[in-house]
Amino acid sequence: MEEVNTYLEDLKNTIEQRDPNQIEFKEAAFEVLDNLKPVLERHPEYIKRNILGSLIEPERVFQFRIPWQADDGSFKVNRGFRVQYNSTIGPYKGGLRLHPSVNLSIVKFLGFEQIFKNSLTGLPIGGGKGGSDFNSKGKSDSEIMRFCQSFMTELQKYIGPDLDVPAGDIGVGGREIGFLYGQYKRLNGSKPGILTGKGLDYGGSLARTEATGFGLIYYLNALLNGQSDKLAGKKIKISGSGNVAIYALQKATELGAKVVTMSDSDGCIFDPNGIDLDVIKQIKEVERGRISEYVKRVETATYSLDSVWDLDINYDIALPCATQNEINEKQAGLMAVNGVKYVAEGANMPSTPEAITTYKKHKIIYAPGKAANAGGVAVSALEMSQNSERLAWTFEEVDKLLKNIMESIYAKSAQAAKEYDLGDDYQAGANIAGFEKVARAMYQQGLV
Ligand SMILES: NC(=O)C1=CN([C@@H]2O[C@H](COP(=O)(O)OP(=O)(O)OC[C@H]3O[C@@H](n4cnc5c(N)ncnc54)[C@H](OP(=O)(O)O)[C@@H]3O)[C@@H](O)[C@H]2O)C=CC1
Ligand SMILES: O=C(O)CCC(=O)C(=O)O
Repeated sequence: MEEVNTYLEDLKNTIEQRDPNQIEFKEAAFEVLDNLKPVLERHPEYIKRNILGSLIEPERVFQFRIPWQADDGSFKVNRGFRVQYNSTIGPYKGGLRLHPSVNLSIVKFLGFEQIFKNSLTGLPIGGGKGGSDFNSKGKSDSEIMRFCQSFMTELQKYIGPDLDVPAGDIGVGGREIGFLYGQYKRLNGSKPGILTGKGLDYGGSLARTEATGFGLIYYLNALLNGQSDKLAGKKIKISGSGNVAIYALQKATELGAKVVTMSDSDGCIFDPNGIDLDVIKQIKEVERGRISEYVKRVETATYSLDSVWDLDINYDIALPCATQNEINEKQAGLMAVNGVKYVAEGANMPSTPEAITTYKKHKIIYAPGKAANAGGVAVSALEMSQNSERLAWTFEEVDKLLKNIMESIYAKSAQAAKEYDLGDDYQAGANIAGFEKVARAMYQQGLV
């Protein structure tokens, strides 16, 4: 017991000394370290072999410059990253994020979380992540293309179908993946397995676009069943209005729930009748417009500049689907007052540590992103399988596998929580279940 505490404190001190300013990475790493205490008590061999010392340090980090030219002829330079975090159970796998906030801390936190998420899917994929501080807002398609071409000109040196397979994340959807793939192909020839989230005409998988949002709702459904509860009739708040949020809205609505909010980085909408999926898809996917447009088209809706999490209305389920640390302690407290019973994260690490403590204090059941949003990467791994066998599976086949994977992630997290006597702590359950597979594999592979 004392040995475990000392080991964990030493690891935290190492992180503090090496990366004192990496706020997001420290948040992600400390959460996992705290949750793994009971596992280390049962497995002193992991301490002896210093498995966690290896796990917290990325295997490899690339940082590079991305020069590109704007439409007005000016020359721009952005910063690019790829963190190859852990390849113990398979090639590095994880998205690319384009957002002005991207820095090494954010890419490392995302890559670290990806190790456990990818392990939970049960598929042979390791953890990685990348991105750039490029701001897509207001850029023309030609500017996006030139940026993506320059990004891939450097990134292609480090990736490969059996080495590292990037995909989308914030700011990277079908358009960007197309430009990235096109540039990869010009430099290296056709190799569909190099990226996932590709268009259906050149090696993409059906259901990848829907996968993270649908998967979130499949996980939520399994969680509710486990509580002898059901989704039909529930009132839901969603934040964000991007890929994850839109397909969570679609599946939740199909299963009889009512989603009453969505947002973007400018503000949020509240529609007591339930958000209209077709209107949202038209604004966000076709026009690439702002969420405020919605109230011009739907009479019952209102728009405000607040965060979704500050709207004081009664509801049952919170699905944060925008970005990290979007819910603070006060907003989590408001959830308790508003009668929320469940929080399931579509985004990566959207709840601050204080918010999570508040959920637990008020017995709000909490499903962490690394379990609840694993559907996207799971279908990415299925896209890799289809590329390898030169086949394209039907939507129904992929969707069925996705549902099974999400139900198994819930079951594994619940089983780990039960095994370690942690009640409904699905956060610790997910961290433990994700870790155990990677730790066993690292142990078997010797000094890593
Ligand atoms: N796409 C995927 O397959 C997966 C994504 N995720 C996670 O889900 C989350 C959303 O990703 P995704 O839907 O793909 O991204 P998108 O770029 O499609 O959408 C992001 C949405 O979140 C909003 N948003 C982003 N950053 C901020 C911010 N700093 N403050 C307020 N709103 C913000 C955006 O608003 P605006 O347009 O104004 O910027 C937009 O509505 C991220 O945490 C991502 O890591 C997790 C697993 C897989
Ligand atoms: O599909 C993928 O490879 C990655 C998805 C992703 O970035 C994530 O799970 O956060």
